[in-house]
Amino acid sequence: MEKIVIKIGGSIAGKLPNSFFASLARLQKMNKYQLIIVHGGGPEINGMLQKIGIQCQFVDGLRVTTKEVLDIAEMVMSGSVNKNIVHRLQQANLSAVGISGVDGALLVSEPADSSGKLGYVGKVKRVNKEWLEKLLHGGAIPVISPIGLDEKGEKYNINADMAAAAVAAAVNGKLIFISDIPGVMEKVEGKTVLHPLLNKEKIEQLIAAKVIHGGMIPKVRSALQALTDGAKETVIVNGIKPDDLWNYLQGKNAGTIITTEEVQHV
Ligand SMILES: Nc1ncnc2c1ncn2[C@@H]1O[C@H](COP(=O)(O)OP(=O)(O)O)[C@@H](O)[C@H]1O
Ligand SMILES: CC(=O)N[C@@H](CCC(=O)OP(=O)(O)O)C(=O)O
Repeated sequence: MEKIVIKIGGSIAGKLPNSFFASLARLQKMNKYQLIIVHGGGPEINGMLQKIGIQCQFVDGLRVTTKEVLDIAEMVMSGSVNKNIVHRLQQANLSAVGISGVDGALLVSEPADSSGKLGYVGKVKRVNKEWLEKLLHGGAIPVISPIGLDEKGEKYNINADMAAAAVAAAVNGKLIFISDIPGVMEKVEGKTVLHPLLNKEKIEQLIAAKVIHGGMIPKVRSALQALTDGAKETVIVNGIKPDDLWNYLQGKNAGTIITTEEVQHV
């Protein structure tokens, strides 16, 4: 069966319509795909930090993570965000199990940056694929919160796009980013247009021109990394329009496809 890693952004997690979960149920019923969900929770972490009066900064879309911020990130993502997604899946008659990268040492991690500037921000070194396979074999949809663990037992806050990319690469699956926008957009002559297909060269050009900024930077870079490391395809689609996900899997135009191939950009 083909594995599909669906990354649900925190931007959209609480706003997904029932029809989105119904389309996942439809996919599951086809007996063709094994679904794996990796989620974020950036806005939800921001909300909690604000509530308790902790300020934090971002560098290139990554949250500078002190020990205190790490505790909140874990509490929010492995707690309410994870369980809310599991709950929505269960309500759509899907069997789902919420875990984080800590459970079963699923996401073996290391510091994302050796300078220490980012604090407890990690990147995935290895995915415990065998353990993931066992969950899938049992018929459950794993719902993964992006907190990782290193070999010494230290926990890390991992950008959810990077975590999803590592999982998709490890299982050689398709990687679908569900976000709150139709894909990568650009304003051209006063009109906002969607880029249906982007390669590395064009992505770097759009980042340099600041057309791609903020949380979109780790998303597009993770998409490229996933392809280099073994993922089959990557696309960014809108979660508010569940047809996008369905159409994409039916081979129709939807969202922004990221490729490592040569493409002719207009
Ligand atoms: N060129 C772009 N096209 C679309 N969205 C962009 C672009 N550049 C930056 N963004 C921002 O990226 C956001 C999606 O990334 P992020 O906030 O990390 O979402 P998620 O929580 O879904 O991962 C959009 O809501 C938008 O504000
Ligand atoms: C290191 C780092 O930046 N971690 C992210 C993890 C959550 C995330 O990536 O959530 P979204 O998918 O909603 O953006 C953070 O703390 O916000």
